[in-house]
Amino acid sequence: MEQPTEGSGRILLVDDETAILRTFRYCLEDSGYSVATASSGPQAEALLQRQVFDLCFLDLRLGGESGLEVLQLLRSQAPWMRVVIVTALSAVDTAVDAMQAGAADYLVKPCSPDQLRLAAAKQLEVRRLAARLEALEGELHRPSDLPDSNSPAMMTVLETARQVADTDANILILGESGTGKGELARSIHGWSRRASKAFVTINCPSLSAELMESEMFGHNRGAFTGATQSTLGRVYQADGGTLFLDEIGDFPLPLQPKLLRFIQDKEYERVGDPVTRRADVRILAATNLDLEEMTRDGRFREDLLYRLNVITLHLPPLRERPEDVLPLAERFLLFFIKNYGRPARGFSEPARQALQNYRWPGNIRELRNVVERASIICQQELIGLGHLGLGEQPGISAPRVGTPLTLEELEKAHIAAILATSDTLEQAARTLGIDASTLYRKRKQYGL
Ligand SMILES: Nc1ncnc2c1ncn2[C@@H]1O[C@H](COP(=O)(O)OP(=O)(O)OP(=O)(O)O)[C@@H](O)[C@H]1O
Repeated sequence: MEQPTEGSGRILLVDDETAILRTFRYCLEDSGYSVATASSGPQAEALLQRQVFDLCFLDLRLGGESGLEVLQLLRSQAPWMRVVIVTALSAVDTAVDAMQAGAADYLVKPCSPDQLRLAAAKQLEVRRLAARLEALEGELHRPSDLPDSNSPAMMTVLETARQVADTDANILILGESGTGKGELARSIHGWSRRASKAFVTINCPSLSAELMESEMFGHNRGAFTGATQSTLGRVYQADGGTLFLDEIGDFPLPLQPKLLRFIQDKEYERVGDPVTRRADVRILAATNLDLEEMTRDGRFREDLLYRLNVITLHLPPLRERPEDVLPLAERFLLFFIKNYGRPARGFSEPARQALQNYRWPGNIRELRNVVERASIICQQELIGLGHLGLGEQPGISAPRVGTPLTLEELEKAHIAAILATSDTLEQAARTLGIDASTLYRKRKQYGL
């Protein structure tokens, strides 16, 4: 098993015997870990509100306190923290109860320094792997890395992106919905020297100002109604890596000063906690909205915009990079063949023509969905025009008003029809009489 780097773990010791606290502390500090001690549940709670720990060694016999209750408290305050129960041989049964209540392991007293160090190394490794797993989860289900493009407009963007990837400059990625802004942000992270650290995304339209603040910066238990557990926040998770603010145009206005300060000084506070923390985070942001216009209308802070757009990359819509349509379609097809094991192996000539001539208002996302659907329904080697469903007149197959349908089904069909006949998402939003971010949400909700 790979050992965690010495000194990389923050450990909390909870025991009412000072001699044990002292011995454990010396032994663990000697191995390079940073250690804090508490002799009661309330002391442990106070420490947890000020510091982040990866691992806790907890003695279940804490004077008059119930060790299991202290365990519950630790679990709710710091759910990410591994807890190892320290117990006498005569009380191993209670340690087993504690493991059922969420403890990760137990250690029988008296134990040797090597046993203590081994228990710490094992749990810290699990904690490190959990963080790594979270970062890798974002990598799953993706066809593969960004391909080189054959479109001159796109080649220029990719070249600039590669050049600036290894600086710490903040980058603003602009482009219509589905043009691959999120993919490009991931690639920039992958090309940078932060690649081995986390790439963390925050989806701005999905959260209210209050939730966004705690999601981004973390909060302490009890910081607001319903905050039953502490969270570390995305900024903490992204430390050393990259934070991608998707749909930054929807970032809540009241929270923009806090984001601005974080970008300028790399400092922030968790909600309900006055301690100022630091995080070394590179910011990438993306939007399909016109931020300059929004600053003129007072809907976006100008000073924040100038911090975010140190470098601006404009991703062209797919209809302006026709050279890429067929290569992308073929890549997607290969990916879905592997995933679904269906018979289709290529596109018929009419299907290729149709792919090439379509305007792709939903850009690469729409192309991916069309190829996915076609690869599933096609029962032969070549995908035909009919499998793509691009030529359909939405009005013909769309459900009619007055037939027994839910409002949701009608709304979905109507939005799909308008999207299919609009050049851009913004145009579709105008036709539907809703703003682009609402359409963005609805499109994701209905899987359009
Ligand atoms: N170059 C590419 N190669 C393969 N797949 C891509 C590429 N670019 C984008 N995609 C795929 O297209 C879809 C849309 O990409 P992405 O989410 O990055 O777009 P976006 O511009 O961020 O969209 P939105 O503004 O709606 O969030 C995703 O499924 C993504 O995997």
